[in-house]
Amino acid sequence: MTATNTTDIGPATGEGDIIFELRDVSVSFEMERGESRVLDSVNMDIKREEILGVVGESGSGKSMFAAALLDAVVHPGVVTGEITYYPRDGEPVDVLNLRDDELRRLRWNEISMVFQGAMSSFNPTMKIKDHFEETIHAHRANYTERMQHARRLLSDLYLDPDRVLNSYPHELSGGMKQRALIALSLVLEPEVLVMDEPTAALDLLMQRSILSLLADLQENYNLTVIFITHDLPLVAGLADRLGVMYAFDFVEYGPSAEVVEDAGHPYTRALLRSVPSVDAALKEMRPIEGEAPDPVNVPQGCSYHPRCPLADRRCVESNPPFDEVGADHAAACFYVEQAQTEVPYTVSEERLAGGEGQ
Ligand SMILES: Nc1ncnc2c1ncn2[C@@H]1O[C@H](COP(=O)(O)OP(=O)(O)OP(=O)(O)O)[C@@H](O)[C@H]1O
Repeated sequence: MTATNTTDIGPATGEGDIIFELRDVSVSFEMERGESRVLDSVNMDIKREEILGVVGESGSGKSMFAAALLDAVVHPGVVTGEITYYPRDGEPVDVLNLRDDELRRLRWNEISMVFQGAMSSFNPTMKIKDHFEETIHAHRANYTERMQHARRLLSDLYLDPDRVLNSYPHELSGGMKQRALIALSLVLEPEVLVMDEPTAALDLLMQRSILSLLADLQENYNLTVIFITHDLPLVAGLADRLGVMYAFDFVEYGPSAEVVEDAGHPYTRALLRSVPSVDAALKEMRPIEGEAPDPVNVPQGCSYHPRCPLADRRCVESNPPFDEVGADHAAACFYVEQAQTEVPYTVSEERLAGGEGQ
């Protein structure tokens, strides 16, 4: 297990308004093979009204991070640490110590989630309208007001409200269903929208158009968006900031364009080099060698050291703290400058443009 990384990740003190504060947040499962720590002492501040992209390879802990935010980790997973949610008005909320009814209220009303594979979560025997009604009733919200809002959201998402509300899920295309689901998740006007791989099942064009609609929604409704994906280039054009996860913790964060242009962690650089892009030569692409760590057996020291071209004895022995790469940009590596000069990758315009204009 890696040593606890106590360096905070987030904006410099006093800058921006924090909506979520995570301190030493871990998730563990007791397995026959031993304790499986699938989120490992995460420290993170999320800014109000930002779009935060959380990226990393499959199995790096992204979904656990999302689930932990709402204390929604599946049984028998245990979440520890401190998660504080700061509503726009009112007292800070200690998320991990809420009663069930308080937690239910927080979900949907304040923080809404669209999970992986959520499109199939529409009940096939219910019209889309019934799903909205069910949610509105379950939260005892004003029916007329909320349905008006639902129609507004559906129009914002370029859907015909009458047609969609009166359809069964199977009567809608994948892209329409996904947009209807986003509208449903926003019907109670939450402050925060957490999306875990929401577009993975859609084709590239549809993914990009949904991302651009999300950007509009964020602006129109002053949302804080946490967008989780393994597809770094996809989210880079949408997100204000990126947080890169490796082995169940963040290893780099910073403004999106800066992370993509000038990544400070060898893992982020490898990740950038491993993804396809339209105008980067195919021969420049390299899969990341080695295997992602097993949560029961995370390497000592820097968890990336077995795969890192720069690793030396120091990296094997101790866990590097965050080192500043730029303003509000840091990487947990002893050798940031060396990584920037010796671990190559090319950044194409396409990557930087991300979802824009596609
Ligand atoms: N119910 C569970 N019990 C035990 N371990 C689990 C459980 N669910 C997930 N894990 C483990 O937690 C680790 C992190 O998984 P997580 O789903 O957060 O990764 P991810 O980065 O979201 O990956 P992906 O992009 O593939 O969804 C993985 O090693 C996974 O095997």
